[in-house]
Amino acid sequence: MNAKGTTLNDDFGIEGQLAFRDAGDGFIVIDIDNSHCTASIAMQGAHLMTWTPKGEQPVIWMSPVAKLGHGNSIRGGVPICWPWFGAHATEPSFSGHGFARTVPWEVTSTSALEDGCTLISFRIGDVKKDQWPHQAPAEMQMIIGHYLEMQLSTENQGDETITVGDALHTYFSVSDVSKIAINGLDGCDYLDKVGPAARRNQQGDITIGSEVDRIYFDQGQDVVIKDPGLDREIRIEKLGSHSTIVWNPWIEKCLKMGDFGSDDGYLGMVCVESANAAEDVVQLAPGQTHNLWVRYTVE
Ligand SMILES: O=P(O)(O)OC[C@H]1O[C@@H](O)[C@H](O)[C@@H](O)[C@@H]1O
Repeated sequence: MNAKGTTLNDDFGIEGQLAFRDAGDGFIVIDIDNSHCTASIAMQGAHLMTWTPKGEQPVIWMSPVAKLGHGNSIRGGVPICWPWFGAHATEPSFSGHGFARTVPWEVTSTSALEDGCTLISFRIGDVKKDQWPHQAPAEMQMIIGHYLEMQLSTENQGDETITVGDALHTYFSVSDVSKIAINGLDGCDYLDKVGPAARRNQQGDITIGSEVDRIYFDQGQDVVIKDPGLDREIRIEKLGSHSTIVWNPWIEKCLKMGDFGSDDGYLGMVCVESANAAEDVVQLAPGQTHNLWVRYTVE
C-alpha cells in the first residue's frame, strides 16, 4: 500500500467493511464487504465498478477488459456524467459526458450504518476551470447494501444561473439483452439517436434487438429491468431526473468500440441512465443545489 492509501485507511477505513487498496499505477480502489453485499469503487471518477448483493449475481456490468487509465473512463460500472451529458453544447473539443468521470475525487466521509449498509461521500477533486468556470462543485454520496443509493449533488455557490446536465450512466448486468424487457417508460416521448435524430413515442415495454440509443423524457417514475434469464427484476427509483437514457451498442458498434471483452460482449449489458439530458438540463440559480438521486433494488 502506498502512503496515500495508508493515510486514507487511517482516516476513512472501516475495520472489516471498507478498505482502500493500491490498484497500481497510482490508482486507489475502495473495497466494501458488509453484511449485505460486496462492492468496489475507483477513486478516479468516484466510479462504482461492482456491486453484488450477497446471494445474487453481479448487478453492475463491467467489461472484462476494463482498465484503469489516468484520464480515461472505465467501460462499465457507473460513470458519472457531469456537468454535461453527451456532447458539450458549444465546444466540440470538450469530452463527451463531461470530465467528472476522468478526474480524481476525494473521500469526505465514511460510516457503517446501523442497518449494515455502508455510506461513503466524495467531492470532485479537480473541477476543470477552463471547461467549467463556475463556483459549482459536485459531490457524490453512496449508500451501499442490499440496495444501492447514489446522490450526485451540484451546488451553485456563484452569483449567476448555470446550466447543469448530468447522468448516472449505469451499466446493468443482464442474462441476454435480447431477452429482457424494460418497463416504466410506456407512453414517453424519446429522442432516438440511432440514425438521423428523430422524436418518437414509446409504446409498451422496451425490448432490444438492434442498436438502441435513446433519451426518454419521463415523469421520474420507476423503471424496471425484467430479466427472466436471471429470474430477477432490477428496480430503478429516482428523484431530480426527468430523462432516462437507454443504450446498447449492439454488434457493429461493440466491435468498433473494441472494449467490451468479446464480440458478443454487448449481450450481457444494458445502460439505463437516470439523467438530466437534452431539453431536461437543469437551470440552477445562485444558492440552489440540484440533487440527482437513484436507488437500485433487486426483486
Ligand atoms: O463511450 P462513452 O463516451 O462512454 O459513451 C457511451 C454511450 O453513452 C450513452 O449514454 C450515449 O447515449 C451513447 O451515445 C454513447 O455511445
